[in-house]
Amino acid sequence: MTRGIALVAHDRHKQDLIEFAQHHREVLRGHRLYSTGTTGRLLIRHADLPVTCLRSGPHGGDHQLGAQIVDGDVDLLIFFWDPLTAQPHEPDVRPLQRLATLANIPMAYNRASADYIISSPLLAPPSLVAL
Ligand SMILES: O=C(CO)COP(=O)(O)O
Repeated sequence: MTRGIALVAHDRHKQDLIEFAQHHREVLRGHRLYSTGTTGRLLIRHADLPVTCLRSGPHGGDHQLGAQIVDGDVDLLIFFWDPLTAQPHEPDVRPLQRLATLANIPMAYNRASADYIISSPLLAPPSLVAL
């Protein structure tokens, strides 16, 4: 079943997300992918993934993703946020995390969690699921 997956990273963790996306490219390609603007463009260029790019996070992209979660279009949030750097758009980041929690969708805020979740049989492409 195709899912909506949001992929987002703050600047210091964009490289981590690119490496995650490259590693799990085949699984990710089987789903609808959404990203905030800068993250999405990097994933298209460096992981060759068909990502729908929203606005940049500090310019409303986090809110757009939050709305998609509310609408049921996004089923999984992978968000490598940066706990060591103050973000000027912190007031935008919190609602995204809050709405994802409220909607009870899986969330991965670091690489280890993302690796666990993306390995779920629920996300495997049909060709990889044993019949
Ligand atoms: O800041 C972000 C999420 O809060 C990410 O936004 P960008 O992908 O546009 O850098």
